[in-house]
Amino acid sequence: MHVTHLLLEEPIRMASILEPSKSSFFPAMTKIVGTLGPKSRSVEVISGCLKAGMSVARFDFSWGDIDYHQETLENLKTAVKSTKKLCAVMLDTVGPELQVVNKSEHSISLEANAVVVLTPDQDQEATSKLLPINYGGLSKAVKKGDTIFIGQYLFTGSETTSVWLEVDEVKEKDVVCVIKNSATLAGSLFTLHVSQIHIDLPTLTDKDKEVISTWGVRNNIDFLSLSYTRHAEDVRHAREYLSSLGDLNQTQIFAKIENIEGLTHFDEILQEADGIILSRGNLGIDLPPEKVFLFQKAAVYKCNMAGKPAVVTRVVDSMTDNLRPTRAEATDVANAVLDGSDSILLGAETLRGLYPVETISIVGKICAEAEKVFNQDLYFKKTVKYVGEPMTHLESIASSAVRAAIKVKASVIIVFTSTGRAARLIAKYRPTMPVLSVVIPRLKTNQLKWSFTGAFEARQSLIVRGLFPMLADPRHPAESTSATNETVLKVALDHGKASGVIKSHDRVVVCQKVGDASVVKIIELED
Ligand SMILES: Nc1ncnc2c1ncn2[C@@H]1O[C@H](COP(=O)(O)OP(=O)(O)OP(=O)(O)O)[C@@H](O)[C@H]1O
Ligand SMILES: CC(=O)C(=O)O
Ligand SMILES: [K+]
Ligand SMILES: [Mg+2]
Repeated sequence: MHVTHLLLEEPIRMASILEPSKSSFFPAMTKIVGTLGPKSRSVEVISGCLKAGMSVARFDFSWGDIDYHQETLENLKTAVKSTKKLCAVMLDTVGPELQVVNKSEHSISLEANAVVVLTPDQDQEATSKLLPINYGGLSKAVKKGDTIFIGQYLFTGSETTSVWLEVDEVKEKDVVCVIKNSATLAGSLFTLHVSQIHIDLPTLTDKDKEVISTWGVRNNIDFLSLSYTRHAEDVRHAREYLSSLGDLNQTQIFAKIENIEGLTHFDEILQEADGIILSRGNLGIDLPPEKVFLFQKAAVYKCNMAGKPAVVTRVVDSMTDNLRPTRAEATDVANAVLDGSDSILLGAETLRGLYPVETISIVGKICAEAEKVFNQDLYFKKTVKYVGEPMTHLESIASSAVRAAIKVKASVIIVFTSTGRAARLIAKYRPTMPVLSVVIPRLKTNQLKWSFTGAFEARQSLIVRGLFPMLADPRHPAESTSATNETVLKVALDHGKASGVIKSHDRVVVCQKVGDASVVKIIELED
């Protein structure tokens, strides 16, 4: 049975803070996206990540080739089978990312006050005096006095492996810079960030298209994470491209907001995208530090009201090398949940960190604690008011289901869905209990062969706060007759019981179609 907790706004007894939290089947309602890489690609570690609560695996093509990521993905599939934990796949594009080209991968020492030249001539060797980069347009984009930041991929800004440069002079295609701090660039991938300039490169590059049309198609990717989305047009263009690739017309696009250009066009991007990734790594460098939290609150709120998932990145950088987050990081994770985020995306922590499984587990625990004091009541009222009247039928059913579930203290909401729309709408009202979304497969044809829909829809709910999908047996007819409804409901209830979220005598709210009418019903279980 669902326990009521005090809200943050109510007086909390200090002693209650120390009470240990009951463990539950679901580590948290907030989802965790883990970036898989060198330290997280064995079947064993991936299985640990899944058990700790990772429900989306991110494959970042900023580094590594198709074969490397395929090998990791095969291991993920093995781990999914053996742990029986579902996991969605996210392909992250390179986009207009500026990188230092260091073919020999030697470490490079840079001395404060010395001069270093950035050159687009990629045949040159990287040295402490000359750094080849992958972009020919830098000299046109910068001017004297501009700041350039270089760091190991997914830098924090405080490592001794990252460096600030100041542009001193532009010499034809080269950019001459003064080094502001001593640093040693060690590692295989260095990215470059120039504050607040326009990079004249397409958002979906030719390399990205190649990766999507091969690796993406082969693996039926659930999500495309569109790096450096700057305009709604970028999303439309990516959507057109995906649509030309058969089943990938079902892939959802998550626009990554990583710079001020993306922030400026946020509203129009949100309209086109299926979800948003608040890429705080890059954006945190583009924005003045005192503005970062404001962007987060405003962007997450807009996503919530649109009923589209908001994913927050770069939360526990220090766990890349440590078993415990800093207090600032721990508080930051909780605040992301209180702000309304759906998912937390881990980058360096799982990719090259020493403790990928522990990181997922700790982040999940922090999320779960924050969820308990999330002011659902206030959130619900704000959302209803924002949506206004008249509501669509489905939205009114969805919000009523959430309200009923809270009023009767239901342990779960079970929602039948084919397109996933009904499940997403319920999640939009942020119920305090898990939502089992029972995806009913539908038979479809492309005039060559028949197949079932449903797998994409089920996996795509793995990034939405509170949604836990299960795929119904395709042998059940998709028509919502009362007989099929009853059989499918029984399977869902058994699944809930087996996983421990539903117990005898619990109340359960069910949202389904009976004939043509959508209904919300409350059932009370016996044994
Ligand atoms: N196979 C099903 N059996 C019973 N109820 C269903 C089924 N599929 C969806 N529903 C219910 O129908 C309503 C619409 O849900 P949703 O939009 O997710 O599914 P849909 O059936 O694909 O949509 P549409 O009504 O546009 O065809 C919701 O109340 C949902 O719970
Ligand atoms: C994850 C990422 O790309 C960022 O935070 O910038
Ligand atoms: K990337
Ligand atoms: Mg980034």
